[in-house]
Amino acid sequence: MSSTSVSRILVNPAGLKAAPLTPPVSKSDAQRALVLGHLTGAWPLPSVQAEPDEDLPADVRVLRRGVEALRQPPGVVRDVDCADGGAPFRILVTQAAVTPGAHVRFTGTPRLGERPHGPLFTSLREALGGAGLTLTEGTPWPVELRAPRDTTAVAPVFRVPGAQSSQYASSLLLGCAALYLRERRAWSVEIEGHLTSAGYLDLTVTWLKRFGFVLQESPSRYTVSGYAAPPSVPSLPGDWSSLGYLLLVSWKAGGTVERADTGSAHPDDAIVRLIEQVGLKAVPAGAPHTLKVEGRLSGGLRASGKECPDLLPTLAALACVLPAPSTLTDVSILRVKESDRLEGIRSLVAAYGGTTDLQGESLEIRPPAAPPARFEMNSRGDHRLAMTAATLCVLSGTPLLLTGPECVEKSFPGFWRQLARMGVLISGAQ
Ligand SMILES: O=C(O)C1=C[C@@H](OP(=O)(O)O)[C@@H](O)[C@H](O)C1
Ligand SMILES: C=C(OP(=O)(O)O)C(=O)O
Repeated sequence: MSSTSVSRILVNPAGLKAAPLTPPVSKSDAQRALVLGHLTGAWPLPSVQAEPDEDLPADVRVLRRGVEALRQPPGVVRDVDCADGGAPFRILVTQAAVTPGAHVRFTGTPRLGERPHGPLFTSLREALGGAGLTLTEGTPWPVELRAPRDTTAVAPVFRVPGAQSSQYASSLLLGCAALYLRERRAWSVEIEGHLTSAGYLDLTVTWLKRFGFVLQESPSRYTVSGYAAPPSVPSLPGDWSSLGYLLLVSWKAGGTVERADTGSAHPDDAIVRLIEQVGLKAVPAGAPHTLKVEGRLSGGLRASGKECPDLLPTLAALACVLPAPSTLTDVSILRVKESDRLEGIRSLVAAYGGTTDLQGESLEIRPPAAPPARFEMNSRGDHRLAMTAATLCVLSGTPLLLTGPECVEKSFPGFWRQLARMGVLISGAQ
């Protein structure tokens, strides 16, 4: 199907067959690698160039375009459209702030504009304002930034709260790498309070080390203090967030999933451990990095939004077909993603005939006694809600009428093609 021309589709899982499924490159890994490639002279980054164009997540393109803009000679105003990319926008803001003399005007979707960014802006102003950084916000766009030419006179530390998003700290730490290379002085990020989605900051640290940076780490302070070019530029893994959907649907169809590198350090590889709670096990399927999922569903599951926020919608789909209730905890972070995903999950469960009970940070999901004949869902422009609804459709064998399927482009442009490979029929609907 043409993902841009159809805004409503019917997803029919009646003809499932076993097939090898493949996720796209991990957008979180690719974004970090692109920035570090830019800083260390590996540009264009071979591992991103090697990805098939039609499979490259939109957020990776956004980040790459942003870096290209920052690589232009100073003097021009650089316009950077971040579309719906939270991590790309937040990462690029700091990179702009540490690009000497850069003048950048950021724009994005209305939804990206209303997501929280204030703590990152405050941190940048506090650290670099004394050197001449200015950062102004429109309503909400454009966000306009003028970077200082010389930062050597300011204290080399960014301070940022850990609640709300780990992307602030990741972005600042990538900024520390840029500043270290320019000034050859150690730069730190200090995190105030508990850090949410901590695995993503760990992923940033892992990528810094892969690119040859030396770090000192304590739970609340990360310092970039050295650099030595590595022998080779690392390659990019498949995306564990996307593997979450593929492992579940491949279990249903009896197929396999490729590009599943359990050593990749992405927080969403937690899916392998989490499905074991409900009787499923991902096992090697012969070829390298290829898995199949075996087992029978039993019980209910429990997962936390502090550890793997992007898996919670996927797990909510699984919860709908389990024989017992499940509980998602630390769920309020879901409200500040590409849509209010907490409400999105509740609507999906209700559309499928199940019920939810939200108590503070805890969401209980109770599956329906019997599945409906078919169910309807609006993606709300959120890639994870679209793919979650499709996962539930396949897991339950229940046809889905989905409004807004094209948003999968953000992280997994080939998602509908992968489902078609395993016999799922996807057709335009009125
Ligand atoms: O750093 C990253 O690449 C990401 C961090 C997480 O966000 P938060 O830290 O805002 O939870 C995650 O939800 C997002 O999809 C990607
Ligand atoms: C939250 C996500 O991404 P971002 O914050 O980068 O927009 C996501 O992909 O689920």
